[in-house]
Amino acid sequence: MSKFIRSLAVALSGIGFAFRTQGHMRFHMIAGLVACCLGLIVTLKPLEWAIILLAIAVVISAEMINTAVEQAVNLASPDIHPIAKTAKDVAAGAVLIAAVISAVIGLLIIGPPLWHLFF
Ligand SMILES: Nc1ncnc2c1ncn2[C@@H]1O[C@H](COP(=O)(O)OP(=O)(O)OP(=O)(O)O)[C@@H](O)[C@H]1O
Repeated sequence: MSKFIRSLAVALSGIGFAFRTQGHMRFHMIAGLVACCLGLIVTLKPLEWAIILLAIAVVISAEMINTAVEQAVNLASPDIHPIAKTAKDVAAGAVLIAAVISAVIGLLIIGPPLWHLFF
């Protein structure tokens, strides 16, 4: 197997792990799919698509980095430790910021045309 195929395979396996084990990851993916469906309904412009897709990618990437931090912390500190708590809380905070800002971006871009479509 070439190095590129091997790298692709391990990356896909990481995505699969996060999808199988993390409820939040599945939630973010479904939210991203809903945003894409709404984007198709209101026929977003190319720049609007770019911003929506970037927001989806940022949230999913943040959730995956959070998962990696959780796994690494569980390995390094299976017992309760204040630094382990800080590491997990900070990683979770990163996901929260990305998700809230992305939701606002989605509302700003998709909200008005969706409103005009139905009202
Ligand atoms: N080893 C630890 N020492 C101290 N506090 C911890 C430790 N492990 C987890 N915690 C605390 O529990 C919280 C939840 O940790 P946990 O590993 O269960 O993640 P989680 O909530 O299951 O995340 P997700 O739902 O995204 O998988 C952490 O944010 C942290 O505050």
